[in-house]
Amino acid sequence: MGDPWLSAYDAALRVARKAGAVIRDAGEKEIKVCTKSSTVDLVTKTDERVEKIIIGALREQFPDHCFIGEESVAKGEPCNLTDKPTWIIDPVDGTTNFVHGFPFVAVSIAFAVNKELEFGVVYSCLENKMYRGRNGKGAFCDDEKIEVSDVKDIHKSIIISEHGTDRSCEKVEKIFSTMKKILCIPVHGLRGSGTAATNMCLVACGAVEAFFEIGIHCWDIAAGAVIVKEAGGVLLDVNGGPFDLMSRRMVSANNMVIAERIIKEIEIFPADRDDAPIKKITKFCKK
Ligand SMILES: O=P(O)(O)OC(CO)CO
Ligand SMILES: [Mg+2]
Repeated sequence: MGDPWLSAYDAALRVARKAGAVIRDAGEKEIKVCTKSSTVDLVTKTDERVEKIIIGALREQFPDHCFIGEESVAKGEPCNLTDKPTWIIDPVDGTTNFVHGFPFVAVSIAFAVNKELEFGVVYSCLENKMYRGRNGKGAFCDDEKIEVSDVKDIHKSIIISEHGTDRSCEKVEKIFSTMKKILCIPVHGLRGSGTAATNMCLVACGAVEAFFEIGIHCWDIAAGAVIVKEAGGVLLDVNGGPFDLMSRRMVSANNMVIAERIIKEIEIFPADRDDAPIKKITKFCKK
């Protein structure tokens, strides 16, 4: 059998570029901001519009496929990964960056069959960089093949983590305690681009050694997971077990040595799974 998902992959690249152009254009206008799960979990009309554009285009071409999209799930649609061909979409990864004009915003589109990720596309639309990876076929940024860094000494690493949108003090304390322990190893530096999808691409192209986070969602990391793996990297749970896309916990790293060293320092806190029973999120918009 030829290449069963090539047309889907081509469609993902096309629609990611189109979505990125819409985001760039919208960023030049006044942005109306609403909030979702917390007062720092931002959403704009652009997030919703871009998701409609992406899902609309893909559904027209692939009417039998399933879709998990950040904004559709926020409106109460299910977030269950089944064996059916399923698209996992974050229309604007880095909405806070988008709102503030901080220059890292990505369109993230992944595709899974039988619960296995087949490909991932991350379009860092303000930088105009197209990251992509296909199962067994390598990872690329634009036309260049990318590979993770070969650093094994944690003291020579840069590590990324983020703060998330749940600001309960207990969680923030654990996040900062983990960051402090990692800084004090010491590592060369801690960074964060404000988009999980871009952070994973930074691991994939060797700019940093690892990115970990608790509280991210499947749409933030699904495409990046394929890209990291195809660039030679590893994906694990924050407890060192196997990576679980729906668990909202992830360590992505250039190799097991770095991943396991980081895992030693991570203070784990609970996060509801993405496939837990549906909780409709109430959107708040200032009048
Ligand atoms: O901007 P978004 O899609 O909410 O995603 C954030 C994670 O919460 C950055 O990855
Ligand atoms: Mg996101």
